[in-house]
Amino acid sequence: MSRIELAGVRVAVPVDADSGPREKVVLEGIDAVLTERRVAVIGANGSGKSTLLRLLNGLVEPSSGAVRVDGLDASRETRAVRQRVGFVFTDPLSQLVMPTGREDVELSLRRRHRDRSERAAAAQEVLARFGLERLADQSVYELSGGERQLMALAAVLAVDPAVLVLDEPSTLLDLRNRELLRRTLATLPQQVILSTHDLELALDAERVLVVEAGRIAFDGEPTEAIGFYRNLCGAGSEAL
Ligand SMILES: Nc1ncnc2c1ncn2[C@@H]1O[C@H](COP(=O)(O)OP(=O)(O)OP(=O)(O)O)[C@@H](O)[C@H]1O
Repeated sequence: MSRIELAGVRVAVPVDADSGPREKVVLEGIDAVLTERRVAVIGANGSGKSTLLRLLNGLVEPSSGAVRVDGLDASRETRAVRQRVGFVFTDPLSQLVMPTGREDVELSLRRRHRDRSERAAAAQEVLARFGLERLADQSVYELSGGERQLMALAAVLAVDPAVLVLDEPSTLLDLRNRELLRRTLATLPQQVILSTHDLELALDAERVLVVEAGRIAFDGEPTEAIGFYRNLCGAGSEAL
């Protein structure tokens, strides 16, 4: 597994304000070393989960502190870090830039396979692995939200990153596709770090971070983390 280290991380963003503070603190005091195979990040809307994940491949830079992936600085050695860390966005249309899923998977593979026919064969193999061949030549705009999300996941996995970061991957999925996603994640050899409001998905993790108001409020075993989060939300700790 990779060693992902967040050391003294603070993220503050400028805000337009004539009076009052000119920056908003999104994350503060983030210290964690992630080496587990499955890590989930849970927390309320706006608590800072997406920002935390975006730090991991340099999509967001810390205002202070550092993020390192296997010793590589995510802000300064972004290219090398992005080769290790694949990122799947919540909204697949932020990611799928080509007209069809097949072209998108081929685009992901352009560095790995310079030869066109080799690239096409590799793309076909990836699409088949995810049961997406049937949808591969349709416009991405004609796919359902869930189908698009699976296509975006396939396009990222095509290049076999060591670490897969997923920002709320099950949001658009129906029950069947959510189960397909859970099974897919369970069998992937990659280290997986995901944010989710789906507490069942969080239960599959080995370690769960609960983010509250920009800080890691709890870090530990899934059942305890979910109990902590439920108490935080005032929901008690009844069954899921
Ligand atoms: N670039 C930015 N400029 C201004 N505010 C930002 C920026 N990035 C994040 N924020 C704010 O920081 C807070 C945390 O955002 P983030 O998207 O990380 O939350 P989240 O926990 O992923 O939320 P959700 O569960 O709703 O997706 C929010 O209040 C958000 O509006």
